[in-house]
Amino acid sequence: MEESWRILEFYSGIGGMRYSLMRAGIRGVVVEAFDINDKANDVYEHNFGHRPFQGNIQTLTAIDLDKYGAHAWLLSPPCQPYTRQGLQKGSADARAVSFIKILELIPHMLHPPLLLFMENVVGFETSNTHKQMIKVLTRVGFVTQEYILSPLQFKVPYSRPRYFCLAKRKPLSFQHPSCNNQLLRTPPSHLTSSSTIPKDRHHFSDGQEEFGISCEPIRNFLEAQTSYNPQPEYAGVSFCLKCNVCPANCEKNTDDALVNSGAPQDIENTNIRTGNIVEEVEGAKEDKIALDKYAVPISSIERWGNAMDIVYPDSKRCCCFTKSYYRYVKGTGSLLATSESINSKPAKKLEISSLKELCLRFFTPREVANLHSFPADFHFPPHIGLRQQIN
Ligand SMILES: C[S@@+](CC[C@H](N)C(=O)[O-])C[C@H]1O[C@@H](n2cnc3c(N)ncnc32)[C@H](O)[C@@H]1O
Repeated sequence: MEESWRILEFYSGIGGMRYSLMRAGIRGVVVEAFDINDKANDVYEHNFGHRPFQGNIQTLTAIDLDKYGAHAWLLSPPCQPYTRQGLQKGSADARAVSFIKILELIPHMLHPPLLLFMENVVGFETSNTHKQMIKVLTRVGFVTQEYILSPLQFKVPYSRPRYFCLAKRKPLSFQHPSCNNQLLRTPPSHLTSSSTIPKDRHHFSDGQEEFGISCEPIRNFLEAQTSYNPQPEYAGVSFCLKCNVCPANCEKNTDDALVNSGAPQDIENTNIRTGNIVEEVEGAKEDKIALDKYAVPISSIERWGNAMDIVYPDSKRCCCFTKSYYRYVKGTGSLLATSESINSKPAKKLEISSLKELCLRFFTPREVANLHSFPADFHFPPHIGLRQQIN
């Protein structure tokens, strides 16, 4: 029998990288995961039955890592140093230090990894940390292939472009060496040969994802029946009411939006439209009530109306969810129209009174997880609250 890859998962969070590994059908075993955050580790343990090593990755030594005899490393270091909303301090940001430190251990290891897979936000590729990463990897004999890809290119109606770096240590090589040392914006060819992704529809350039890509509708990612029942033929696209086109600038928060959203302080157990505490009920009514809990407050609609990004069950795209989702409505992620009274994107901006009739709600954590392609058997443990789930 062929040997399984032994894998280390750095910055394991709630296990997204491990799920990707499983989805990719890689024969590998995660021999250890590392994360400093106890709540993230609770979620990871709940789903995988193994608690990651809880500590600062920066304190690991080459001797520590050699003990695992790992062939491959998965890394998703903190994104804040490189995000558009952040100060973009890159490697000057303390949160960037552990990543470079861990790469710098490689030449000191007796059993250095053969493969690396790293993920980060768009913006990383122009950072100092990226420069340092490439320098270290080249020095220790790795070849790299880099990508900026979005779920939209894989038929998932979610606009969330991300940077990915694949690295192999020589004498290993990539199947297509012509892509070495390049930043590509199309999926690797073995994925694009799939009949599910039209060849002319997956290109992504200059940060603008192509419209009209053949994504599945958002409705396929919703967890319960909404009262909105779309026509099967309807093929609307989501839109940003702020600029009417862009998915990207909806990710921008303004301080104003954060301060004035009008959302209540705590929606863990509160109907955020009425402010009433939601009672637990059994049976059929449960879904309805559970979804009521996610209703967008009328005060937020009145305050932020056309600045909210509204999507419909048949929309083919929605905006990236940020950790301020559920607290603020502007620039934190898309809101779902669940009313039966409108089933297509209106030609012009809606009046506040019409917006109120859309029965807007937030996406539930399960739906957010679905859009991130987490599997159906992924769950949060009961003590992890709504805000921690979106974090
Ligand atoms: C971008 S998130 C990782 C997301 C992850 N792929 C997932 O699916 O949840 C970064 C993670 O790194 C962890 N982290 C940040 N700095 C760390 C450090 N110095 N040592 C250990 N963990 C760290 C954070 O707690 C966070 O869970």
